[in-house]
Amino acid sequence: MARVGWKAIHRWLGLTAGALALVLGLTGAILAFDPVQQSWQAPAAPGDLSVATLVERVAGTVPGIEEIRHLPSGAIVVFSFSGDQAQAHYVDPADGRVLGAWQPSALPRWVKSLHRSLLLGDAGRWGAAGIALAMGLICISALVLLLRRMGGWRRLGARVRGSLAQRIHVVTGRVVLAVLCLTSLTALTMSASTLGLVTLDAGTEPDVVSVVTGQTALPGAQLSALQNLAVRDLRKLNFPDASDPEDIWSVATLQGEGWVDRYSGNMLAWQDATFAQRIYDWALVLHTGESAWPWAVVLGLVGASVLLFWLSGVVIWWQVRSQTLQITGNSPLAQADVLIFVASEGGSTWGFAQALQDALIHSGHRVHTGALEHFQTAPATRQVFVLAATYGEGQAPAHAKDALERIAKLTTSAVPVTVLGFGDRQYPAFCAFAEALEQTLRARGWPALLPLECIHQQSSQQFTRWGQALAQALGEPLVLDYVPRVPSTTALTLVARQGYREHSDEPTAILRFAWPAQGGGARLGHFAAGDLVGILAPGSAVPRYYSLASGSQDGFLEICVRLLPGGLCSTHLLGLQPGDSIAAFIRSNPGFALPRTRRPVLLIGAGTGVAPLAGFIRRNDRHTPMHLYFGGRDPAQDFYFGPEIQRWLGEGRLASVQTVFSRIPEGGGYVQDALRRDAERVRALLAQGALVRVCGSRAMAKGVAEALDAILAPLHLSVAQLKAKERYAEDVF
Ligand SMILES: Cc1cc2nc3c(=O)[nH]c(=O)nc-3n(C[C@H](O)[C@H](O)[C@H](O)COP(=O)(O)O)c2cc1C
Repeated sequence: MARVGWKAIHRWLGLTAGALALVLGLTGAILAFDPVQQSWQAPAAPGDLSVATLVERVAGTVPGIEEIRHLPSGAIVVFSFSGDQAQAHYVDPADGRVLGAWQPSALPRWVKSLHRSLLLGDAGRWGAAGIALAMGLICISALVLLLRRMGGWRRLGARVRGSLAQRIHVVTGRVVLAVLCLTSLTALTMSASTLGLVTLDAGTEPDVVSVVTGQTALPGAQLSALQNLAVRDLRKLNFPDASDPEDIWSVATLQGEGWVDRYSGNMLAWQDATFAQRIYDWALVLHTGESAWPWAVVLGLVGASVLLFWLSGVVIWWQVRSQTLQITGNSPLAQADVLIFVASEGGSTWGFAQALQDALIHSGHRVHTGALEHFQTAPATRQVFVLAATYGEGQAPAHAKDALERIAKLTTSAVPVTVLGFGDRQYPAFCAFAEALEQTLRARGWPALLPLECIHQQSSQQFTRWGQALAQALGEPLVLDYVPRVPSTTALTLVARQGYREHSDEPTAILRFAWPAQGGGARLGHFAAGDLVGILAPGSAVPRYYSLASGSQDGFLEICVRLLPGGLCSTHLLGLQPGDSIAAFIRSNPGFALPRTRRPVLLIGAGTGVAPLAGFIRRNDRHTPMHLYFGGRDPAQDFYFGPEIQRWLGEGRLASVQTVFSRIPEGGGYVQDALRRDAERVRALLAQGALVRVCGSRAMAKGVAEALDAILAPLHLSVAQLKAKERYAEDVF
């Protein structure tokens, strides 16, 4: 199974059989109306009522009764003959009163036929059974993939990340997967009987007749066999034919079938329900919800959810497909001097591999790129690169899950293998799979051209810097040109600009852009403080990302930009004057967003990193206790949002602020120093369940994590644990 892959099973069965399962799901949802409607139409009989009493009551109100049926909904239906006219009526079990005509279903027959046999008769029944089997496999593979994606049973309830389609697919899956599995299983059970693979009854009926003794036949109410039988167990009761003296009463119950003498009232014969019949009965109830309308409602909703599954599944498949580049310029593995192996779930790492391959080919190499599970070297191989993304709780992408084990078993060669990790620092196990690869390769004695480097959030800048180190190590003029796929952009106009340190070598500004008019706002979509705005400088295809200090609710888009010497985008942004515009798009940053909370919030930021934190405070209309630690260099130069912070304190949006400035005497040092000084207070906040958001440089985030680890130690907690509980998130640059 590992070779074929659960993912491939899920994907291909989902796309093909899933489309047909959609028909069964939707017709199933329609059929679920029946039990609901039936339960409205007639009252359920009290379970402890004896069948004899029921017979007595209905015999008084309905002439010519042939059969009494106790429906799964609990209602009683009486079949009778009036003249030569067959009739069926609901009756009230309390007094035998006729309530109205009975109809087996209010729905057109073809809906049931479509559900059971796709309108194709016997062949269709096999088809429907095949779809149920495929659905079962889809459900099992879904469970395996869900566990893999979430990182095990314990994390099954954790927040789902990924694109909107992925979130819909996974969240709906978590809710309805168990019911869908059950529905497929019960469908298969029922198909086994309809297709004749299993027989339900005991075979032949006993050949029994009433023994004519000259006595008059007993009325049903006096038959001891019926007096001892409760309606709760009854399925149906057939009356003897008045014109045939030898005819008998026959009764079907949940436990079996019996035949009763019409003169003595004795049970002439009894057959227990077979095991297969009992299983079938359970399957029927669970599959149709016939005897419990609330369950029918659940089944109906789950049936309809198949549509959501299938559509989101198709979108995910399409997204991955369009992201997974067909590698161009690939040489055969045996002839290539450079091999690139890729481990990717979402497909973006293949784009980086293509950029590396293009640069190496440009530099005169023959390059082969393939999936990591095919890792190997050939006599011609001179360099190997492994580009690996991390998923779940630090795991490999699905296709490469056995790759590590495989690599550990290979014979080591002298060819250098360099690992480049792709991950996201918001996950506790940042680039853990790439680290595991690096460790295994080094432990096995493979040399490396460069030490492990981990790319955060698919940063093309970081990739380019790694390319420069690679060029140096190879001694070749290599230029990595990774162009990410960029969504369509919207023009945003600058409306206000507040400059800081204008005459230093690192001028900074808070830039406020107007909410775009005429539909641009809709195209930009909803965003919140902490999300990212991608900005394309004129002439560049590579966006730069800035954390947003405002949300769409604020009606403007605000960022804080520091000049990066030689930086194309920051130079462009700092040169803007009110009225100028930029090309921008939004990239959500769900791991960093602040959920609505009543818990205290600890906001820690340094330099321009205060921007998203300012956005959180600005929106804090509910006065959640937010405590800000801000670190700058000099209050006269870089206390960004200083006046606003004072105002927010006054308005109660901010509960407290501690500032430190590293470049003035008695300034207090760095934020981590302030945290250490306030250890008692910070520990108390964390003990109360505070959420933590850290934004600033990588070095600052590291220093803060170390300080907090020491503060948390007496609580037997760590930053890693808070990250795993989604209480701690970093936005670093
Ligand atoms: C569901 C999910 C789980 C992830 N888990 C991790 C993780 O545990 N550690 C990590 O560093 N990155 C994690 N990431 C981030 C990805 O590794 C990162 O976005 C990578 O660049 C994706 O590359 P790909 O598109 O080639 O799969 C996760 C991403 C998603 C969508």
